[in-house]
Amino acid sequence: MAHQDVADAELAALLARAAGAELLRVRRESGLEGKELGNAGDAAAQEVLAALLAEHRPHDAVLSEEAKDSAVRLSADRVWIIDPLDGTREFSEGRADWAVHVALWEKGELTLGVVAIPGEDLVLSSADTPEVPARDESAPLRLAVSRSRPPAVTEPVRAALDAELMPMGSAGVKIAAVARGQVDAYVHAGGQYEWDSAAPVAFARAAGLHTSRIDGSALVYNGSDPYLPDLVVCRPDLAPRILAAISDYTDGDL
Ligand SMILES: Nc1ncnc2c1ncn2[C@@H]1O[C@H](COP(=O)(O)O)[C@@H](OP(=O)(O)O)[C@H]1O
Ligand SMILES: [Mg+2]
Repeated sequence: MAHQDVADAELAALLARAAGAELLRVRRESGLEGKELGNAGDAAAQEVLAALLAEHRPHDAVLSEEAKDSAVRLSADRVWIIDPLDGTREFSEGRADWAVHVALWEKGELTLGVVAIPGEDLVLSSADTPEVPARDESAPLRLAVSRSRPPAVTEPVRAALDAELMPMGSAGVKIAAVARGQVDAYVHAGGQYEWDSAAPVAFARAAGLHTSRIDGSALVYNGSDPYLPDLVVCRPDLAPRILAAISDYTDGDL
């Protein structure tokens, strides 16, 4: 069967769903625990995604957390940026806050992003974004933050917004939480890679959210070094306050 007739958005959702199902199966059936379970999940999800991409899009380049990088992607027009298991720690702890990320970058821009949250039986796509729910103005603002390694910049942003902290695993789950109206912002600094944010950022942008580096500059993908250490994703009206709080904290020294 020729597969080029499967549209990119349909394919990305199929990939994320398939990897998610495989991850749930590994967790149910492998008998592994802890780090071994996380490693088995990373490998199994990578295998599913790599096989489906090779079958359906053999001419596209791929940047994955779980595969050796290749300079081929730097001259390619189309690059799939994937994180087979974002939130490996939470996956291995039996929690639901982990995700599968599938993004497509074309000629300089993210054009598609799918985030599956298999523990909630959820697949979110930039090709089909529901409206961000309205905020309850009487409730405090909520700031999503890493459960395991919250960056130092969290506290000044929390203070500036007088926000509640909402610790959770996975960059994808945190960014999706902003789009789902579960939190109002996610701020991260100090280390991350393109695959941690590409798919959820594409989804967040399609939902009309603010996405940027913590100095307010654009998040750029398919760079020669995939290190992309910080980001802000928030309701657009909050962006000026959040970026000002970060700038005060860093004293413009990033
Ligand atoms: N300081 C750091 N350096 C490198 N990667 C980081 C990082 N902080 C968070 N990450 C990555 O960002 C993702 C979300 O982290 P967290 O849940 O702590 O917010 C995780 O991806 P993986 O699970 O794909 O490795 C984690 O490894
Ligand atoms: Mg990740």
